[in-house]
Amino acid sequence: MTSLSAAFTGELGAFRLDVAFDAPLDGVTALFGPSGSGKTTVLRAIAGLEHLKGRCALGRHVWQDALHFVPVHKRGIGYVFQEPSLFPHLSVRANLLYGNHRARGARAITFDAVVELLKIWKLLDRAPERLSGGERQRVSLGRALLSQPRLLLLDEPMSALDRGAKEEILPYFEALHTALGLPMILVSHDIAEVERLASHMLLMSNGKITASGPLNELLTRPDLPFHQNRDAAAVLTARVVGQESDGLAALDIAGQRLLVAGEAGAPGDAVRVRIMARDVSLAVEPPSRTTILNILKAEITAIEALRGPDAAVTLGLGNQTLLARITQRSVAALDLRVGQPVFAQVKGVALVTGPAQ
Ligand SMILES: Nc1ncnc2c1ncn2[C@@H]1O[C@H](COP(=O)(O)OP(=O)(O)OP(=O)(O)O)[C@@H](O)[C@H]1O
Repeated sequence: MTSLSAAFTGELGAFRLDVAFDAPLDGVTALFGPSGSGKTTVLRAIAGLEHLKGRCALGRHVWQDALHFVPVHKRGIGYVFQEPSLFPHLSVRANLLYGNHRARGARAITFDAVVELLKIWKLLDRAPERLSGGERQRVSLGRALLSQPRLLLLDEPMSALDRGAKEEILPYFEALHTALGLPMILVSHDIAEVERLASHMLLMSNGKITASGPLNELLTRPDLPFHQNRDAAAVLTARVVGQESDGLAALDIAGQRLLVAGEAGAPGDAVRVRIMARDVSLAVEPPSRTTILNILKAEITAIEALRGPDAAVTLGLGNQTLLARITQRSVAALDLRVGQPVFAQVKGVALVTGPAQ
């Protein structure tokens, strides 16, 4: 598998950046961290908009090393910014065509495919000022796609949108990777957004990358802060078994059955599900006569007492990890210990990346 391999060092005013990373290109990589940690600077350095010391290569394409610095327009990068940047005097169609470069090799992204994917056919003759914020961002994304990028850089593309517009546009971002197989780097400081879109994460703090790895590994790692959050969640991979007649889809996760509302796709498809820690409770014996549909056999791999009455419990499920948020009182009452087999009762589960639309 090719990857984006980069290392940059430099000073911007009083800020010092020093990063080195490899991001796999078979999915969405999130660059996550607090405001001012250097996420945008890394993205700009990847694009060649910022010339820092270091190296950067996308697979066999070397964009920067000690001898070379490929200019931004020759890197084959699509960039979507926080604020949509459309030409105000051009229609949506003309804006889209403006970025429409000739396809590189066989992997063409056609005008029709973009219009269909982003559902913007009704908007084609409008002026950008007559679009909503979410629509404008969809068109910006379409324009970036039509430049036939090798890599798509998304810099907080949803942060300027209100909650409703964000919910409206998220599925388009979710469909992107599945539909086009385009590698993407997403800058975000919204972990829920990262959980829905990313499969890999680079964690940034004070100009440094403090952790990197598959998304769920980082979300559930006991030495990182995510598993302690009130909204902590695990994002696991499952396979579609089939669609049931009552609107539930049956999935297989580590050899066990998981039911989820909605249409998951064709049998055999890999899907991702998000399970919030507070939706998981534990039992030491198989629960009977319960309304909970999903009960998974798991093993406790870590228990951490949190501030307040709760405990964060990490559970092994095959080679995947699930989180549970229970009270310390229950840990004591059931005498829960690391290594113990338990039954995880999953009250809520959501598909996070559906099949291509
Ligand atoms: N050209 C510049 N000159 C001086 N300082 C800069 C310059 N560009 C960025 N910085 C500083 O570098 C730091 C990192 O900025 P950057 O925009 O990369 O962070 P970020 O993680 O993307 O933040 P946010 O989430 O707020 O966008 C900030 O302290 C910023 O003020």
